Amino acid sequence: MLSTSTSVVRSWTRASLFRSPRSLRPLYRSFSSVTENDIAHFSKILDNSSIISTLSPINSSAEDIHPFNNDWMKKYSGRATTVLKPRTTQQVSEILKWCNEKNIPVVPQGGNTGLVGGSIPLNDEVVISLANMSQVRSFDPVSGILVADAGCILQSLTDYVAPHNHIMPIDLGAKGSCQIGGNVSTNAGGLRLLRYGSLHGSVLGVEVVLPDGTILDQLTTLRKDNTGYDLKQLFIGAEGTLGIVTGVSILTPPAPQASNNVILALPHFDNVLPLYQTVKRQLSEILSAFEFIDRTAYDLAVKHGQGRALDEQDVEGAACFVLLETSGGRREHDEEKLNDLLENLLTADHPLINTGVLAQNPAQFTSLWALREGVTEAVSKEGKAYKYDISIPLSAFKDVVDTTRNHLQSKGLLHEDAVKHVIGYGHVGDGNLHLNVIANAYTDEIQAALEPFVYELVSSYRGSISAEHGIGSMKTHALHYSKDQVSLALMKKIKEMFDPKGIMNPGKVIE
Ligand SMILES: O=C(O)CC[C@@H](O)C(=O)O
Ligand SMILES: [Zn+2]
Repeated sequence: MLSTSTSVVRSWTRASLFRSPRSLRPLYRSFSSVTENDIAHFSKILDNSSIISTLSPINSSAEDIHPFNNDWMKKYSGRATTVLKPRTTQQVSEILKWCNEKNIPVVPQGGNTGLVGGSIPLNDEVVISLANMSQVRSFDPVSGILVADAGCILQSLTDYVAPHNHIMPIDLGAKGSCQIGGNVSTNAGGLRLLRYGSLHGSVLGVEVVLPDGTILDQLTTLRKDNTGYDLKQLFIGAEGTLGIVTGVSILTPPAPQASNNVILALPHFDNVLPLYQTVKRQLSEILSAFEFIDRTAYDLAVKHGQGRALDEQDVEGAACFVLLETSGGRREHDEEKLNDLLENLLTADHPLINTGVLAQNPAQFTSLWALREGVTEAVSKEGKAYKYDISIPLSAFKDVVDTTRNHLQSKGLLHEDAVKHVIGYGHVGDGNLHLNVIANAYTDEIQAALEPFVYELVSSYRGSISAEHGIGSMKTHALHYSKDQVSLALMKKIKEMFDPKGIMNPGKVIE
């Protein structure tokens, strides 16, 4: 057993963890930084190719560690010296056991595609990357139940189940990099939620390593299991603050036999809601997505090469667009319904839409989706994004975007050198708006103008400050806008019970 006397014990005051002044509480935890002694121990658990560390004897370069300390938006950055990439659940268990004993905080990391800083260290925590755990454990083509390691990339799982005529119940723009364990840990929403519901419904089981190294095996493949507390639900959306999800059992739906999509151009935002009602009524069971992008979001997607631009006459006079998708069992049936809908919409006395562009082939289908899915990438090419991922009543979508824009204008911040655009897009069918404020640079002035302003606005609608992206380090200080004191106190008790030393992803989700 190695002596702990060489551990560098450092106090992490709350001030070092949280940027918000409200968090400056006298509480603190003592955490240890990783030392060469710890590396020597990790070398007994993992082969050296699974350890990246700037410490001796590994001596990785700053370049090697950089991708684990930074997010893709270049908004969050950490100072981790060490990244561990276990291959088995047992190895995760041994690592956590050691870290817990030595008070070394850890940050679980999947594909690092998050938007709220949840997978980036705040200080020099050890990063535990799940990337080397990427095996499918089993798939039952009859039930459609897939059991996979947490580090499996979402797209590779989609490809795995496709020949069996199944699809994953979740689809995200980040599917090429995000991992199923990260999807589950952040309770990611995405583009299929309208049809298949949230991961709280489709995840059947999880395998989790608890902070002290105990392996919690809840990896069942049962559709029905009504045996008391449903513990797995606690880890769905816990963002690695209660343990590390190492395996996931998930129900994959049968692949639709026919999918179609269409982009509708609307003259006013006010038409979106009546349109949604009409579409639901006419398409009923075959409606699988109803996504919204405002005009500026569309223009940015086109400007930055996401999908193919619509023809000029289809865009003229459009205030916003709706992308709707159908998925069903018989192509002729679905196409007939969709064509009837379009005809009714275009020939109505007071048409809700200007035009509709229907994909005619798979390439066009993909291109229409790219216009919507590509907004996030377009935004990141356009500037630095302040992202608010909120649930509010559908009727308030436009109001929230306009009010935020007007507020920034009144602060003198709406110009090319500060905030360039305020845009809204998102999942109308789920009541989830993505309010993105695109600036030239991240500045304290813009930050102060936006927060708590946006959170208060959301709260005034009794909305949620995080519909699907999670809390991460971005919104810990704002959790009270969406959770009452009783709920917060219970969450803290749960955290304390699972992770009494607070080593699991400190500074994320709850303070
Ligand atoms: O970048 C965003 O704000 C949203 C990302 C994602 O949730 C989406 O719906 O495209
Ligand atoms: Zn989204």
